[in-house]
Amino acid sequence: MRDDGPTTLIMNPEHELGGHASYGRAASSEVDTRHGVILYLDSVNVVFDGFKAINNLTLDIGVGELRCIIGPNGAGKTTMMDIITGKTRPSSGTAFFGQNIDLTTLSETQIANAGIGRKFQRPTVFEAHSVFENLELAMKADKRVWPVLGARLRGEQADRIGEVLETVGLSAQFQRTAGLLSHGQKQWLEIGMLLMQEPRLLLLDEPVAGMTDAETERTGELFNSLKGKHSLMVVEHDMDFVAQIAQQGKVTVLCEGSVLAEGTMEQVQNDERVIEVYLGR
Ligand SMILES: Nc1ncnc2c1ncn2[C@@H]1O[C@H](COP(=O)(O)OP(=O)(O)OP(=O)(O)O)[C@@H](O)[C@H]1O
Repeated sequence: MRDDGPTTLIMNPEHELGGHASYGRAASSEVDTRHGVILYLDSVNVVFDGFKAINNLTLDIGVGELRCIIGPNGAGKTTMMDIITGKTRPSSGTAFFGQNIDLTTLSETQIANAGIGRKFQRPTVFEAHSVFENLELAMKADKRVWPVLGARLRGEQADRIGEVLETVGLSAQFQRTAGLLSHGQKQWLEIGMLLMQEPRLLLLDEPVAGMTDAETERTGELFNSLKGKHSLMVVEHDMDFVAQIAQQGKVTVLCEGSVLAEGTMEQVQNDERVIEVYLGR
């Protein structure tokens, strides 16, 4: 199957997206968020061998929002991310990126190219390469980047790597071999690799699992700095971390494949149904 998706390179180095140089992003693939929503899931169902893993799930995420998703094991959190990234197809229902991109019709690569980045729980960096090289490789893997376009763009690319190193707090480690980084640093590097591709929406699955307390707190600061510039969906079981990043934003509680509750952290923590199925007394 062809994989050239909705993305068509346009030869215009001045083309801008979200205020940053976009390295030739295709106008035709741009997600339309004029209604202020980056992701719409509507009445989504996923059935595995007769078992309803996702049950009439309806959810939307605003542009620049950081949405935390919590819920018991088996609630359907990973399956929901699989639908958004095209790994799993819904049995029914719709999944839209902005108003115009129907995710259910695209391949995983096309969805990544459209601007959805996903971070799985375990870090997957190129261990034998330096931190800088990992970011460079992530940029080269991005089909939207022109492969060879002369010194000006290479300069822009180096600047972009510098910016991302700063954002993820790894500037001092840029020459370090990735395999020698701590677990938390590897996670930040992988987030940096996703950021190189300028995602509009980032999906993060249990990002602080296995981190030290200090690394967890630093990750919270990182996520707080990313909201607004990107939209983020964070699945996490660590409630202190969720409180740190949710602040006054929305937390969605999934249970048995549906939204059980949605509201601020305080609201969901005091919701009897959420206490019953997940948080406990
Ligand atoms: N490929 C599959 N085939 C059959 N059942 C599946 C498949 N993938 C997931 N499931 C089932 O769907 C339900 C939802 O699983 P999912 O992994 O999405 O939950 P989760 O909320 O991410 O759980 P956790 O917090 O443990 O990661 C579970 O009951 C799981 O066993």
